[in-house]
Amino acid sequence: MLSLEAEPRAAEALDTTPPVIDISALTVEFPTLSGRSSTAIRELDLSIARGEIFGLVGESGAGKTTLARSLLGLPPAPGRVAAGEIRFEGQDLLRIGERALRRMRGRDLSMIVPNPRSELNPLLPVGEQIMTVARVHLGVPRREARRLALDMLRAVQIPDPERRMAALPHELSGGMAQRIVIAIALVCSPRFIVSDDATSGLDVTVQAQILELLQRLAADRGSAMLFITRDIGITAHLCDRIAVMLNGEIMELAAREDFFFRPRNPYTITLMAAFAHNEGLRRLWTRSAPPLEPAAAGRACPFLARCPLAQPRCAAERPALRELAPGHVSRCHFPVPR
Ligand SMILES: Nc1ncnc2c1ncn2[C@@H]1O[C@H](COP(=O)(O)OP(=O)(O)OP(=O)(O)O)[C@@H](O)[C@H]1O
Repeated sequence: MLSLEAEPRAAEALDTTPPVIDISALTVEFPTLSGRSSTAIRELDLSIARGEIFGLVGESGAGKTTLARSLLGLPPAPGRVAAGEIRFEGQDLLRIGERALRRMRGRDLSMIVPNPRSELNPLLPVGEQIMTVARVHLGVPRREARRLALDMLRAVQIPDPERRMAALPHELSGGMAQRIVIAIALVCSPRFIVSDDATSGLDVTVQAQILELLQRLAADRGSAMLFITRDIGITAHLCDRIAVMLNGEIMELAAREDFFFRPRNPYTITLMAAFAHNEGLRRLWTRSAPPLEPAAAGRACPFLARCPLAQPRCAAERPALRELAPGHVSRCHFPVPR
């Protein structure tokens, strides 16, 4: 059930300085055997302010992971950024070169992924793994790296951190291992964090603890966060603004209250109905959308095949994102009345 229990963070609490991350017209493509490329992210615009947690919701295949990885300059192979800009504090990450980007990853930009087991080195104590990141990226001596690692273990609420420094990943529960992954991602206090489905697979209580932790850490450090998830319910608790994405395109984007109380796009509404009321609908939602024929995909609305309100115009003309109220945009020819 959706709820907006968490206290909304006051708009004025968000910084009004230029965005930390500013993505414009980003297009990411994958080559196909036919020789034509398929578009996983299409002309996407998005900016995130300092201290803001931005939620990006999308079903399987929407392009979430492709976007997350592209933002760190690592689109999944053989994908490639075909067009657009990704500005981090004004610098275009797509044009600064691999060496500069490598220095920034882990230090200024960081990513939290699910499946901690596959992220962590199974043979190295977790404390060493956090320390290595601090030493490599911050250039601090071993003693300072150890202090930072211990501070980080305390911040992610690992009990008995001194002893846990020496633990190997398999000696920790899934929730603990995920906290270690977060500790690694945050030890250098990055100014931009991408969390890609970071809590999926954890049980609900652990998930809630980790979300609370992420929220607190982002607030304490003033980081901007892109929180990517399939679960729209999570964003209601955590995020300042939310966008819903389909087939590599943003369908609707709004501040949290507008998004949940005044959604205007039929896709967003279908998605909320599915999560709120009905297990059958929910299953339908978590299924991938049937792909459109390439010819139709170029000109039709991405939600055409499933939209209960579709009209002939939706097949003939791809809707553009339109601003319906300040800060509230939707991609639909026939926005649902407020
Ligand atoms: N390595 C790849 N090669 C070819 N196509 C890919 C590759 N990775 C992703 N794609 C395509 O890009 C599109 C977006 O996929 P992506 O994995 O980013 O979606 P997602 O929203 O993260 O899905 P999920 O929630 O299932 O992880 C899909 O159409 C997918 O088929």
